[in-house]
Amino acid sequence: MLRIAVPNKGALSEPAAAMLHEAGYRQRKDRRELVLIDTDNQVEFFYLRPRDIAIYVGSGRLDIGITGRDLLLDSGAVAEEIMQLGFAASTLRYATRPDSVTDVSEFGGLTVATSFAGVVAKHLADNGVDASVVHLDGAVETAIQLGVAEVIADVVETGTTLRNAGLEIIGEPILESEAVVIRRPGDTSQETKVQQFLRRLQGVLVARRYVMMDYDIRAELVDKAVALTPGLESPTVSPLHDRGWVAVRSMVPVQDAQRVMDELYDMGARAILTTGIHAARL
Ligand SMILES: Nc1ncnc2c1ncn2[C@@H]1O[C@H](COP(=O)(O)OP(=O)(O)OP(=O)(O)O)[C@@H](O)[C@H]1O
Ligand SMILES: O=P(O)(O)OC[C@H]1O[C@H](OP(=O)(O)OP(=O)(O)O)[C@H](O)[C@@H]1O
Ligand SMILES: [Mg+2]
Repeated sequence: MLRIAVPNKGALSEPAAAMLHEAGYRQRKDRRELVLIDTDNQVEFFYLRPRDIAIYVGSGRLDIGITGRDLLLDSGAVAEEIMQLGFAASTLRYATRPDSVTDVSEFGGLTVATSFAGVVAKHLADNGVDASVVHLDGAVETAIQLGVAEVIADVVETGTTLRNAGLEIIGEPILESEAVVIRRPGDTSQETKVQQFLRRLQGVLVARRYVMMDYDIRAELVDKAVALTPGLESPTVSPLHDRGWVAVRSMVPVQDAQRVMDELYDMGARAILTTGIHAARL
């Protein structure tokens, strides 16, 4: 049985469960369920606080986990990223009131409030800045208004929360985060099962990012057309009954599909169809 940690709340929880569901795993129906056994797939899911996941995986109690890169780094746990999942993308950034400090180098003697005290303390030290760090659990933006700190370091996605709090981003991102799968370095105890799990998630990413495109084109134009739709490895080209024409089948990134269809049409391709991919193993 593969033991997997899954976020039980917050920004990671729903997209993680959706991805696991798409990968063919059973998921809990009730948010209060703490553990779920998927016997068909020989997997046991533990629904844990996103912040605690790296601790469980790092200590070897669970085989792998889904968490945020920022949470993994902040935990100090001995675990490593083995796959990027693309969702919960955000940056950890410093922010303060307008007309205040404008760069990390000016933070000396100030207090920085954050939920990522480990990462921030290291970042300040790496920059040779002697500032205090105060740890808060959330709603960090309010710390400045209430006089707990002069600067905050918080997760930014759209920047709306900061703007609403009347704060401005300063300096470069402290780190860029997204949801990741983590594992204990050197742990090969469940290698086959872990690789199978990762292939399933990879399949979900492919199914979400690509469509299958089919079209017919005159044989003399096939090289030019295939340059537009190179696929992941090599497109399939089959002869048509009507000689002089071929059928091409290729994977195309979802966001390029409409443009590629227009360009193929202009080139003379016809019967251009795109279909969704439900699942994939590459
Ligand atoms: N608005 C957001 N957009 C994208 N990613 C986000 C956003 N807020 C948080 N995250 C990411 O989601 C992960 C978990 O953060 P989240 O705030 O959901 O957890 P938490 O603070 O531990 O839980 P909670 O806020 O429910 O107490 C982190 O990796 C973080 O970078
Ligand atoms: O840039 P934005 O799109 O506005 O998103 C960023 C906000 O989202 C998260 O808050 P969350 O809802 O997790 O609340 P928390 O501060 O209590 O963790 C994060 O802590 C920011 O406050
Ligand atoms: Mg939060």
